[in-house]
Amino acid sequence: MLLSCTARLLGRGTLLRNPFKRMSVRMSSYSASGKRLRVLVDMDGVLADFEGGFLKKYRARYPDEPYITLEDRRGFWVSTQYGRLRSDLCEKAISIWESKDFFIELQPLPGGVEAVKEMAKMDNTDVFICTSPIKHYKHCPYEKVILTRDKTLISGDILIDDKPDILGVEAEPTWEHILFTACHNKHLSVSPAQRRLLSWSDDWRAMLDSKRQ
Ligand SMILES: O=c1ccn([C@@H]2O[C@H](COP(=O)(O)O)[C@@H](O)[C@H]2O)c(=O)[nH]1
Ligand SMILES: [Mg+2]
Repeated sequence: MLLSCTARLLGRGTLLRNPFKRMSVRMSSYSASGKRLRVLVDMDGVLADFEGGFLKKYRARYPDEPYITLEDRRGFWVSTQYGRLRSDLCEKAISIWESKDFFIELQPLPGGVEAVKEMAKMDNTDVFICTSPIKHYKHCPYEKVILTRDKTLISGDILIDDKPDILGVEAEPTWEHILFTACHNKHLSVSPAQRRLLSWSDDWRAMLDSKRQ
């Protein structure tokens, strides 16, 4: 499911040739000097249009039920906001992303695939897609996709993610969280220290450069 989504995002042919693995091996062999930048890129809401894909399928499956427009989305958890609208809608929302083909059919967010491909070609840069699984999933993730319920445990320099609060057992993660703007977080006022990436048209290259030694 997530594997297939990644295949779709990066191009199935490319993924099957294992580009990240080859790239890491090749780059680390010549980069004895200088620190490498490790970029972790979230999938849902950053590379894949989770919110748009959800709404489309929810409305198709439950045409007579109320729904929340993307404009009115608030809070990271879709299921929570639907549950507040009417308690039984929480389960109906969950049924959408637990359905077969939900993830494989998500559309890429504009510019995301191109940005990741460009990052992956940059000198001294390692890029990983870092995503949390839903609780019910069957398919194994691809080796170089980091699938974790706790992103604080993963070491990196930057984590580009749409979730405003990324908490876990590690109180001081190694990465700086760059908040990727999404319908559910764009109204949030975040601390002045927190940097935002407004979209993949925003200057992500400068953000990466700011973390290089
Ligand atoms: O209401 C919701 C909204 C999303 N999810 C799932 O959470 C993860 C989010 O993963 P990230 O790596 O933080 O993007 C994703 O698998 C969604 O399907 C949810 O469970 N409930
Ligand atoms: Mg996300």
